[in-house]
Amino acid sequence: MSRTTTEVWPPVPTEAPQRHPEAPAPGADLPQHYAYCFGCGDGVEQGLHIRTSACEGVTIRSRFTVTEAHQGAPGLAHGGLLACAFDEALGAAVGNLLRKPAVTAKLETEFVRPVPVGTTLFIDAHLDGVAGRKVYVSAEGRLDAEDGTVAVRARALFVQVKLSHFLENGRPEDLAKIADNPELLTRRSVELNP
Ligand SMILES: CCCCCCCC/C=C\CCCCCCCC(=O)SCCNC(=O)CCNC(=O)[C@H](O)C(C)(C)COP(=O)(O)OP(=O)(O)OC[C@H]1O[C@@H](n2cnc3c(N)ncnc32)[C@H](O)[C@@H]1OP(=O)(O)O
Repeated sequence: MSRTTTEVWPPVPTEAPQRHPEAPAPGADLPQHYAYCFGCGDGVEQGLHIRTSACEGVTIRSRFTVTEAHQGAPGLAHGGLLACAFDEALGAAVGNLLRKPAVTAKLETEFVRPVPVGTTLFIDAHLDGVAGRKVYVSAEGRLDAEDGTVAVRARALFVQVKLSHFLENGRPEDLAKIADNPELLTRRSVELNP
């Protein structure tokens, strides 16, 4: 059986993604987009606490440290949580580099190596192409170093949406909390992953 990465990607003709003029500068740490996001929020105790910084061009780098709360098999990361980490990293690339709201429409993951508890995954996410509202993006996660062994690959289709997508579909009480405390959406990361 062939691996997904051998298929043509992006699957439709695309234009080259253009880094937004106000995208964070290369090297800048990116803000957590929402304090209660399971992927990046510091308001979720057992969340993934992913930290991300901008790179050159249309790439970002995220770091995710696997804790005991993230196990599937004993001592190993749960695949679904690894997929979550990649959803977060891919979404951060789209949101921060294009500066337009977008949601995941499709997410593929390829688990190449087991990821033990205590590992830090270095995830590089790259915008691959844009076709109208559709944004194609892919990522690789390496074990414990920028040039470590590739353990997970992922690729996704994000679809750009209007802000009304969140206002019309979000739970009113959560939207009310943000109205009361807008900082919930833009808290800056102040420390690296534990
Ligand atoms: C001023 C702002 C600045 C912003 C800066 C912010 C920085 C923030 C940084 C970082 C944040 C990001 C971090 C977050 C990470 C986590 C992200 C998530 O987990 S998102 C939650 C999970 N995903 C959902 O809940 C979506 C649920 N699905 C939907 O709502 C709809 O299906 C949606 C919006 C995806 C599409 O619906 P439609 O009605 O708008 O549009 P239609 O026409 O259906 O699709 C548009 C195109 O996409 C294709 N498409 C849609 N789904 C597809 C699929 N599964 N496979 C293939 N193609 C698909 C369609 O065929 C169509 O293509 P054709 O334009 O006709 O060529």
